[in-house]
Amino acid sequence: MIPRVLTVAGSDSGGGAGIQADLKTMLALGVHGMSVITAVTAQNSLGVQGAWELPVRAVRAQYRSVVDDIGVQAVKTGMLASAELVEAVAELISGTDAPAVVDPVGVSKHGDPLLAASALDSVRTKLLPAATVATPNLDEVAQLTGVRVESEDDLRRAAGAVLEFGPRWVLIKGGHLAGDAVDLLTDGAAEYRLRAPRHDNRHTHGTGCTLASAIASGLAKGLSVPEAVTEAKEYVTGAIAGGFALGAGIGPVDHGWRFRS
Ligand SMILES: Nc1ncnc2c1ncn2[C@@H]1O[C@H](COP(=O)(O)OP(=O)(O)O)[C@@H](O)[C@H]1O
Ligand SMILES: Cc1ncc(COP(=O)(O)O)c(N)n1
Repeated sequence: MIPRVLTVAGSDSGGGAGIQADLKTMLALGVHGMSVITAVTAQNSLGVQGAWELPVRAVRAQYRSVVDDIGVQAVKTGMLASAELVEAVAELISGTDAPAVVDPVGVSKHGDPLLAASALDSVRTKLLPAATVATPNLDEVAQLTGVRVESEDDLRRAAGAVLEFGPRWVLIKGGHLAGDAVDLLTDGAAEYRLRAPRHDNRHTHGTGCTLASAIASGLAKGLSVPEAVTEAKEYVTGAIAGGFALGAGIGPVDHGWRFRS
């Protein structure tokens, strides 16, 4: 049977990030994508013009509909907006027998908040402990742990600080540093540095969502965490290389790059 992957995230009306990026990634990687929508954003290449959360009961109902009938081989979480939603989703994924990739989305590429400041503590104490792999970017690492990463040498310290909250693995994304795009994956024992050439392309809307969904897709296919992250890094690097202009601001990565000749 085709592996089934569930994203629990916000909708990006512009189609580059959020639920839309997740489902496109899942299609490109050959799994069946399903969605629990936590919030609806009015969003485009220029920023986020509005955001509306769904009631906790609507999120729970979507989750139960999918998991109880169809079943999931992996779950990915993205924008969760509020402390109430973070806590409900943490409880739901903790009770599901499938690996969970937690992308602790804090702000959009334009600096618009996608998570209430009052939800940070619930991310630390409820959501991160439920993660098989957590995938913070450098801003999220700073917000969650206080560790500021200024060079590749700081990645290990940042990873250690996130692991203290209890995820099995952490992938610190060094995409916002200068030079090669280097990410560090560790469970506190094994350590992998994933390095890719930096593409000088401003059209990077959706990178984090795409990477986390690609990891979840690999896990659903039965890959180990290091294998799934290695394959996901290759997919997101190709998608960033193919990122294209759309609207007047930051365009999306190309989820379909492997389909183009
Ligand atoms: N310009 C770039 N060229 C190549 N890889 C990049 C570039 N920018 C980000 N990445 C990679 O994209 C992935 C997502 O990272 P990042 O953009 O930091 O996440 P987020 O979208 O959460 O801010 C990481 O693997 C990172 O190393
Ligand atoms: C609904 C939604 N979710 C997540 C992001 C973050 O996007 P990115 O993948 O660029 O970090 C976003 N801009 N909108």
